[in-house]
Parts: sequence; structure tokens; C-alpha cells
Amino acid sequence: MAKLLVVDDDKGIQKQLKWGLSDYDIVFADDRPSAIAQLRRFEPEVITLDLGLPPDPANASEGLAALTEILSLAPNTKVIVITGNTDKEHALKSIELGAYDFYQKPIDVETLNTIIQRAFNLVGLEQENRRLAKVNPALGAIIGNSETILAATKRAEKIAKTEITTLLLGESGTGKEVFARSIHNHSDRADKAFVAINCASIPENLLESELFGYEKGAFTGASKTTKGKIETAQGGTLFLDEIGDMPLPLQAKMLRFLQERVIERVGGRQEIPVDIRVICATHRNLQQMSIEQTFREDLFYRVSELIINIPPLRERGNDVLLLAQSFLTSYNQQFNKSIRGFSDDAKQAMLTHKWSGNIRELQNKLKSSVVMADTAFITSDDLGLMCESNDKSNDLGSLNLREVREKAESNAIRQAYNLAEKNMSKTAELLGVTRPTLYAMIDKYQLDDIKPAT
Ligand SMILES: Nc1ncnc2c1ncn2[C@@H]1O[C@H](COP(=O)(O)OP(=O)(O)OP(=O)(O)O)[C@@H](O)[C@H]1O
Repeated sequence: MAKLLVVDDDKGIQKQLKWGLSDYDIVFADDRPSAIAQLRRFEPEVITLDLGLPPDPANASEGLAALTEILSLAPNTKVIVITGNTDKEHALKSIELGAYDFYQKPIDVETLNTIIQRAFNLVGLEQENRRLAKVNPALGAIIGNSETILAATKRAEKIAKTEITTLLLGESGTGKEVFARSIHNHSDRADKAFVAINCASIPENLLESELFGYEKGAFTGASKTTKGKIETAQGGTLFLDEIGDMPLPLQAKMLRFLQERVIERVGGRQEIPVDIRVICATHRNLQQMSIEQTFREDLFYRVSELIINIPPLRERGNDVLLLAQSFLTSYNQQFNKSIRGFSDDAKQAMLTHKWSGNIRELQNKLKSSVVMADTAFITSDDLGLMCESNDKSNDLGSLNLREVREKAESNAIRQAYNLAEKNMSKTAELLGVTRPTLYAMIDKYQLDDIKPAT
């Protein structure tokens, strides 16, 4: 039976609800300590909470404190706050703190029952979602709707079924490995191994044996013949991350493997045929490196049969908000929290931050803010970000008033446009100007990237 806790010090109301809500397994509490005790003992999924609790029933402070405590102990509980019929301010405050809904007195049991029923339905759905997420985690999905990321995913989709050796170019943390996995998962090799190796993280003298394996006795300590990463990827996909960091002598051996599809283990004489798809990635400019002769030109052409540029987060527009929402959902589950979303200043700060660490930086910021936040919405402070407008007020690079104004106005237009999700009427509204004025400004400042959503 669905478990309901009613927190109200009015015995008359308790009685009324006991009879009126007989479909539920119902328990009562008169004040904050007994509510918390019942919460621990009875673990209700839904709670109705009168904000006017003793010792100060004329005031909402005790009720709001109870709400905060309940949600910090059991974030998935749905709390319906009961307020006085004129007390809109506290009702809204409760929603801000994470209450599921509010109900204004006088109590009509039938109406209240409908709200309670809806809350139980939501609890059921959320439980089902959590169960499904555990069974089938959406790993490796490429989240994003921006033109830049869609262009990259389209290319990745097109080549997934082919054997083309692909080079993924992008800054650190942009999701190159996520892309490589995704290509593998959409290829005919999906049921075989995906083996990743980061050439920059393995000491130069170990990289060769790590990749190609070694024969027993090949060097001191080689006590038994061992397969390398290439052989382990047999039949599947090998992801060579940071290929630009591969030492020159090893590049020759790599080229032979890519051309002839055979390898020799360190200390071995036998040629071992391999059937492997290769995906490489780097944040370096391999073409420039080959001019400077720090990367073999022939290897560059071999690994870059097709290049996919993975855009940095700052060029992905609203994707940052989509990614943030998806991380929030998974961290809410991981840390048993029920943070509902982001305040406007947090959204704006995320849209304007430079994200030099890209998605990894966003992920880290989200993780710590979910752990630390104790309100229903994450703010820019929780994220440790400041809005660009505050952040950069002294960094306009020029004291020429016209230039300063132009820069500030262009920034504001871009921010509003992103917040309004490319809706021009909403952008104009946020900026407090008419649509014709907005179009005139876009024209004047040549903001060619700003155009109505199609
Ligand atoms: N589109 C995406 N959707 C969800 N999560 C993503 C996406 N892209 C990347 N991530 C997450 O961001 C983090 C960094 O991604 P990844 O390791 O693929 O980046 P990378 O470019 O390979 O980084 P590096 O160059 O440092 O190796 C990972 O935790 C990954 O799960």
C-alpha cells in the first residue's frame, strides 16, 4: 500500500485526513522532530507538510526547516506543502526548496487526494526510470544538437560501417574517446573488443611492448610471452589516443602494421596477421608536426584517411545546457539527490564560460555542485562560475567607449539568443528591445552566427 506521512499539529485535520485518505497506509506527525522520526522509520514516498508547525505555528520557518531536512534525508520523497490561503510567498519558497507541489487551505480532501495521487504516480515513474537506467545505462551516447556536433556525428555515422582509418581531432576532453566508441558500436565489429590506449600516458620505452606485446625472454623481466593491445583488439577496434605523442622510432613500426596488417611481438620473429579497425585521435596539429619532422608524413596520411573535427564545448552553443542536464540526472541518481535544474544565472554562466577543459571540466563542476548544493536549483555560485558580464567587466581590452559598447551589446545579444534557444522574439524580449531593433543590431555588429531557429 502507498505510504503517506501527514505532518500537521491540528488533530482535527489529522482526523479528517485519516478518514478521507483511507486508500493509503497513513501515519501522522505533529512537529519537525516527530516528522523526521516517522520519515526514518516509515519511509513514506509522499508527505503532506503543514508549514505552520510548533513551536511557532504562526510562522512558516519551522515548516520550511522541516522541508529542507526531509529533502536532504530523502531527496526522492514528494512533499506537498500546505499553506495558509494567503501565503503565496512561502508556497513559492517551498517549491524553490524542492517541494513537489503546494496546496492552500482550507483543505478539501478530494482535491488534496488528487494531488497526492499524482505525486504517487510520479514516484512510480521515477522508480521505474531508475530501475531502467541501472539495467541499460546510456553509455557513449553523443549528446548535442548544435550544428557543429551534428556535422561531426553525421560524418561518424557515415564511416561507422566502413573500414576507413579515422583521425579524430579535438581539444582535450571534447569527447574523442566517446566518438571512437560510438563509431565502434555502430560498426560491424560492435560485438568484438574495443581497446583504447593513450600513447601520451605510457613511458616511451614501454609503449612498444604495450602495443605489440613481447616474447618470453625478450628483455629482463619478460618472464612469459604476452599479447599487446593490438592483438587484444583482434577482430575489433583499436583506439590510439594522442597518436601525436608516439615516439618517432615506434612510428615506423606502426606504419608497417597499418599498411601490411601484420605485427611482430618485441623479441619475436613470427609475423602475426591482425584484422583490426584503427581509430586515432590527437589534440596536436599532425600536419604541422610532419613539416617539422616530429611526426612521419606517411603515417599522417595513413591514419587520416578521414578526419573528423570534434568541436570544443564553447562552439557547441546550447549543447552545454543539454549536457549539464544529462549529467545532473545521472549525478542526482548517483548521489541520491533530487536537484531539479539550474537557475537562470547558472545557465548564463555555463553558456558564456570558456570551458578550456571542455566536457570533462563541465562534468567535474557538475559533480561537485550536485554534491554540495542543498537547494532545488544549482546556481552559478554552486558551479564556481561567474556570469561573463560580471567576470569580464574589466576585460574589454579597450577604453574606447564605442568599442566597449559594441562588445558588451554583442555579448548580451549572444547570451540572450542562447538562453532563448534561438527564438528571436524571446531574444528580443530578454534584451528589452523590439524584433526590428534586434535585427538592426545583428546587422550592425555583423553577428552572422545569429539567425532564427529553423
Ligand atoms: N557527447 C557527450 N555526451 C556525454 N558525455 C560526454 C560526451 N562527450 C564526452 N563526454 C564525457 O566527457 C568526458 C571526456 O570525454 P573523452 O574522454 O571522450 O574526451 P577526449 O577528447 O578523449 O579527452 P582526452 O583528449 O583528454 O583523452 C568523458 O567522461 C565522457 O564520458
